[in-house]
Amino acid sequence: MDKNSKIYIAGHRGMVGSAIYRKLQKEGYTNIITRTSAELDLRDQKQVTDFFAAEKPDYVFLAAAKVGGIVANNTYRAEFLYDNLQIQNNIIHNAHLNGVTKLMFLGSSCIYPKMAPQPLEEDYLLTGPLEPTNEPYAIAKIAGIKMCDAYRDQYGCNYISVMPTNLYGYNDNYHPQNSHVLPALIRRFHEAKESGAATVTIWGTGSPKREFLFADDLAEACYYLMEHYNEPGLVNIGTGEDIAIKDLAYLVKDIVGFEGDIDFDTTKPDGTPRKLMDVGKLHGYGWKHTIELPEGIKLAYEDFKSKL
Ligand SMILES: NC(=O)C1=CN([C@@H]2O[C@H](COP(=O)(O)OP(=O)(O)OC[C@H]3O[C@@H](n4cnc5c(N)ncnc54)[C@H](OP(=O)(O)O)[C@@H]3O)[C@@H](O)[C@H]2O)C=CC1
Ligand SMILES: C[C@H]1O[C@H](OP(=O)(O)OP(=O)(O)OC[C@H]2O[C@@H](n3cnc4c(=O)[nH]c(N)nc43)[C@H](O)[C@@H]2O)[C@@H](O)[C@@H](O)C1=O
Repeated sequence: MDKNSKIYIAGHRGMVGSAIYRKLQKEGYTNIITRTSAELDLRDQKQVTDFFAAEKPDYVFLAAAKVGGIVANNTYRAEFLYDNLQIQNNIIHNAHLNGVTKLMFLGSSCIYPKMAPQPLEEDYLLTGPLEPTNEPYAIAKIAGIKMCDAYRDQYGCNYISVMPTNLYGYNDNYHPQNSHVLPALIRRFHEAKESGAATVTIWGTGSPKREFLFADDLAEACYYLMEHYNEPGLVNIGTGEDIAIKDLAYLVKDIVGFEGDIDFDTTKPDGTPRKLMDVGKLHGYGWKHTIELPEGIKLAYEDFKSKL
């Protein structure tokens, strides 16, 4: 990418899109284009067709999506499938029609089979059944990977797919029901500390393991791969380290400074037992994360408090 290349960040107000925006600004890119969902509904084929024909971006980061935690995925199953297919179909197809030089599609670690061997290697895709709570979202993301590859095969488009692990960071979604686990725990422990509550309740058994990457690290990886990676298929982005949800809860409790007890609501789903990324391919390309989990949680907690 040249410093004056026209770069469209789809989803620039989201946690990931805003981190990519900050990274590009820091690197000196001057021609970044953005639209909010109110200005451009990416599910709408005509709006997206008109936008690409008018703007003709050189590069696209596709970080717009319907996103949420385990309960949101399981509750809004129709929207997680429909919105995500519409958004990515419209963007990828119109990128092709308008000669976009390179596009990055963001998937998720939930594309891998529920019981896949650990750590998750890229070639485990489509080797077994998916986790039911997020199957609609995962099916959309798998379609996105295949769409990038199909446009590469048939038309020679340089569209790449990256699969981030679970993310957290600045501009995260702190909705009590619909968010992912880390922002949910930050909020719940903070509110319990403020109110003097005796107990905080964690969803599920606490035994599932998850891997967490700070969104600014993800943005660094996306930028690095946009510059250096030009292959079909997918590349995992993660830290290569995971933690049990129970241990994560104790870590957040300590960072927030809540002094009460923790209990577990086992009526809530656990989801996939474990999804640890194999990051050998990413490291082989020369990129490694820098922000470790305790430091990242402290940064996210400060961001959360600054927006109260
Ligand atoms: N968060 C996570 O843990 C993970 C996220 N990912 C992937 O990273 C990407 C970004 O996720 P994240 O930043 O967390 O999500 P956010 O929910 O923070 O942001 C999503 C963005 O998408 C935009 N968007 C949603 N629907 C539409 C629409 N119909 N039209 C236009 N824009 C729309 C929103 O725009 P607006 O603000 O203008 O409404 C929003 O800024 C997604 O592809 C997600 O699947 C992958 C792995 C883990
Ligand atoms: C990124 C990823 O995000 C989603 O999958 P997930 O990894 O299961 O994400 P999660 O963050 O919501 O939960 C992680 C674990 O944590 C437990 N948990 C405890 N207490 C809370 C809690 O309070 N909130 C939430 N959300 N989870 C909690 C929860 O029960 C689960 O065992 C996908 O749908 C899919 O969209 C996707 O790609």
